[in-house]
Amino acid sequence: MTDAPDAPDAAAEIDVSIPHLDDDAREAAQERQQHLTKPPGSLGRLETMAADIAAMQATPQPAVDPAVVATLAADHGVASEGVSAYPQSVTGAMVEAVDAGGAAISALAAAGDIETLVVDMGIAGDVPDGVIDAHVADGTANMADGPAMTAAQARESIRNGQRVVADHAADAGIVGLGEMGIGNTTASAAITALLTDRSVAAVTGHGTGIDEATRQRKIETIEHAIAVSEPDPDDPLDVLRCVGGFEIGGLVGVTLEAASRRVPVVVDGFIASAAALLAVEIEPRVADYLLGSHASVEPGHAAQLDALGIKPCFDYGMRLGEGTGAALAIGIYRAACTAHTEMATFEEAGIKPE
Ligand SMILES: O=C(O)c1ccc[n+]([C@@H]2O[C@H](COP(=O)([O-])O)[C@@H](O)[C@H]2O)c1
Ligand SMILES: Cc1cc2nc[nH]c2cc1C
Repeated sequence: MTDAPDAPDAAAEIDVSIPHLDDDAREAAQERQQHLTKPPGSLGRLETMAADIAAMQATPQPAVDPAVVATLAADHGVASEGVSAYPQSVTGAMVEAVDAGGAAISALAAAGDIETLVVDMGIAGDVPDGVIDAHVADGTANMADGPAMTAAQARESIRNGQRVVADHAADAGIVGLGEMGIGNTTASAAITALLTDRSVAAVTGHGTGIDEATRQRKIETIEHAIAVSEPDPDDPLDVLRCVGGFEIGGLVGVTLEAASRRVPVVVDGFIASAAALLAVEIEPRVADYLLGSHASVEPGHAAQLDALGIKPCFDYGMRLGEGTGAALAIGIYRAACTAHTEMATFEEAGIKPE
């Protein structure tokens, strides 16, 4: 097979096989819940979460540990269009902060007993030693001038993300999607408009904190980029090639690989959800392994979650990325599994409910 840069092949090129959910494990989990020391259904969504994870993991005793959040970072050529409140150099600087343990995700992961993986998918500049190398190139090309990457790079980014899970999170009980990349809400809005059939304006927000005039320029930049490259909305690899990012492709790979290993995937905010949309386009069964975290401030997030068929656990007005929403949500999923496995049954507690 040749790597024709301008004509990516069908999504079938990505090697992935997703197991069916285990309905027997779900039923066994639901049966156990009927016997736990509580009125049936009284733990609400916590009960659904535990049963869902049981079906994903194919066990009536679901567990999230060891829990991992993977924060994938890359630079974006479109940052030169002035679409972010921050310069491109902040991507690399924040990766150093994550590596040094001083970022928000470092603190929230530590608070939640979660392992963090920091991954270079395409940072332009020096990268500290502790960062996992999955580098595709020194940032994408500016999507306003033409495709953000070649078809070969789109595939490479996905494969590198798959490898991150295979090499560093093969034993994970749950994986959270995190990212860092100045300009990546522009890429994510473009992907979201194409995959959810919404207008660019409807799914383009303020990202790191741009003003309304800059948001209008961001909208025009995305519309121009789509007109220039004409991505095929039915071909996720072509969408990634034309308007994506290397960390977004990497998160597609993380999602596909985790799901193929029956590892539940906790989606984070706007960028992680754009990656999840692409992963589901590549292999629809991936949707079975997705779990919600928070509701991002970004206006396109609701449309993404709707298309993915997942509900957020909470709405705290967050818009940071890094996997911070996923890290908080993992605590909820852990609590759901712990209640499910650790609570006594009525029989064990010597209580006769009837
Ligand atoms: O996760 C979100 O919903 C989210 C919303 C807005 C911004 N971000 C983060 O901010 C950066 C992208 O914002 P921008 O304005 O540079 O496109 C990137 O590093 C993301 O992690 C993340
Ligand atoms: C400081 C900073 C931290 C971030 N973390 C994720 N995206 C970010 C963007 C900025 C600007």
